[in-house]
Amino acid sequence: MHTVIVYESMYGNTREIAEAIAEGVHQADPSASVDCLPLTEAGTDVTRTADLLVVGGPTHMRGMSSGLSRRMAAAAERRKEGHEDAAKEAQETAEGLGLRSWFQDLPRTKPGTHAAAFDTRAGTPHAGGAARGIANRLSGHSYDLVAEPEGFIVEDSDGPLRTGELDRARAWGAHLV
Ligand SMILES: Cc1cc2nc3c(=O)[nH]c(=O)nc-3n(C[C@H](O)[C@H](O)[C@H](O)COP(=O)(O)O)c2cc1C
Repeated sequence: MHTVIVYESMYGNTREIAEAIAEGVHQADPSASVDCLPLTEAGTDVTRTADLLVVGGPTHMRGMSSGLSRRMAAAAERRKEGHEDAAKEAQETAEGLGLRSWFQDLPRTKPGTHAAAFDTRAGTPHAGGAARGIANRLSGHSYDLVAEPEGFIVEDSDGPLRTGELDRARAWGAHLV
């Protein structure tokens, strides 16, 4: 059983959730191999050997990020004092590919490959989520969704995650396998 987790993250919160999901998968199936990769390092060929593909990203403007929203996120970080390192990381992510482009390059999968989608989000009423759009794209590439799209809550745009969300992500990961 090989699991590949691919995530996009401007400020590190989605990365933390992705890593917790990886831990959950590993706890549920210690013999499983798990790769947890940022989008910037995950060519779409990493998915070819996956029995389970998990994809996640931050919610921007009620859905998946765009080039514009990533530039806005990087600019917001630059305006904060003492956030120079985080601003540099956000700028690099903003200049790279987003999930929308990554999905355009993703080949259709072989029948029976499992998948799941998640996002991080503010969690306020009507704030939307990216996970539904990610799930739709996975289905469009012939993946079999094994869970409802899931959102994990941040306290503020650049975090931190709400208390308990890492435990919830571990449990969610464990139930995917
Ligand atoms: C430009 C921008 C737009 C955002 N729009 C939304 C939104 O519509 N709904 C929401 O719940 N959160 C929104 N957020 C908050 C993000 O979801 C939050 O920054 C993200 O979960 C943090 O994940 P990351 O640290 O992995 O980037 C937005 C953040 C940015 C920077």
